[in-house]
Amino acid sequence: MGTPSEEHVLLLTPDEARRTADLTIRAAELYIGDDDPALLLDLPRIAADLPVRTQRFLRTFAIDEPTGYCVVSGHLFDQDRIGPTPEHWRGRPRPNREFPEEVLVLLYAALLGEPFGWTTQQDGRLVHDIFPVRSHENDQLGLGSKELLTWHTEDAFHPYRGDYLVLASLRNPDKVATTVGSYAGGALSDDDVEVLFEERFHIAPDESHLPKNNSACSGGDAERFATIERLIHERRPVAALFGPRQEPYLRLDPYFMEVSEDDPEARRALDNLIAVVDSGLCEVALEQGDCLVVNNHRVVHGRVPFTARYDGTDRWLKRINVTHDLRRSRTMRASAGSRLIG
Ligand SMILES: O=C(O)CCC(=O)C(=O)O
Ligand SMILES: [Fe+2]
Repeated sequence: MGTPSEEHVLLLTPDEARRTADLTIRAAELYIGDDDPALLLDLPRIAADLPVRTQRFLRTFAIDEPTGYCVVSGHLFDQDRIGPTPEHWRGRPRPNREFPEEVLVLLYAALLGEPFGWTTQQDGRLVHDIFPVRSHENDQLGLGSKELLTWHTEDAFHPYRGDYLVLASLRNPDKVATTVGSYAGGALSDDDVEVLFEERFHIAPDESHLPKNNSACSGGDAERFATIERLIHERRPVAALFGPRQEPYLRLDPYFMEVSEDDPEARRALDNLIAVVDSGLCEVALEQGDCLVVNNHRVVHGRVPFTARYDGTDRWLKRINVTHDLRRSRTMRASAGSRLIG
């Protein structure tokens, strides 16, 4: 890990780590994959068998917001079992060899809220793979590597973006850092804050939601991406800050944000906010078995550039989105029980 302070980190004791690993391996034997409805139904019941310290740490993180991110460190698993880092997320078997680690992120998600996914991301998979993919080397995507992945609120463009993001590190041999940034109230003028609370900012969908980054299009796909298309065309302005004035929540993705040319005041306020976040950006290099949990309103995150290996030993993370309230997105999900938005 990089340099997060103690209140951000829960280091599992050897006993807690062993119990957690046993629990995930046993659960993985009972279900057929990360999107097995029976597994999703049972998550809270299984999570009740996680160590009490883990349960309290993550529940406190979610409810009291003591910090904008935290790390549960020390998950144990067999590198030989999970095998080499794959070349692509597409066409992977279900369940896969690292299903216990997918169960782990789902259990942590269940302590924070409800896991969900996007029909428009990684072909609607619930737990995402994050590793370098050669054809995306230069892209602003989790699958990129050569370019800095500019810090962002996850899915900032979307009204139903997640409340949390869980990133579990399966391996990270070169200690490639995830970046985390925040805005502590008081660093900006009252005038800037006022402007940033107003709906004067456009945020375009990031490329992971576009058809070109999902599997080949078929007839039904037009519908799958229609909502994203609509959000692009409507270009409805949104606020960059919201919630409590003294400690505002963030909705930011500078790479995909635009301010209209005749609104220099909004441009200046946004630039000032970006500079403040930049100045406090910290690096968290996740080690194997570290699980980073991001409060998607309190902090932004990104990733430093790195040189991919493409030899099966590359950095490999598992990612899941979590919401406090599935019902809010009901009109964009096929059924009440569906976990996929879009
Ligand atoms: O690779 C990372 O550390 C973070 C990538 C990212 O932004 C994401 O997965 O949402
Ligand atoms: Fe992200």
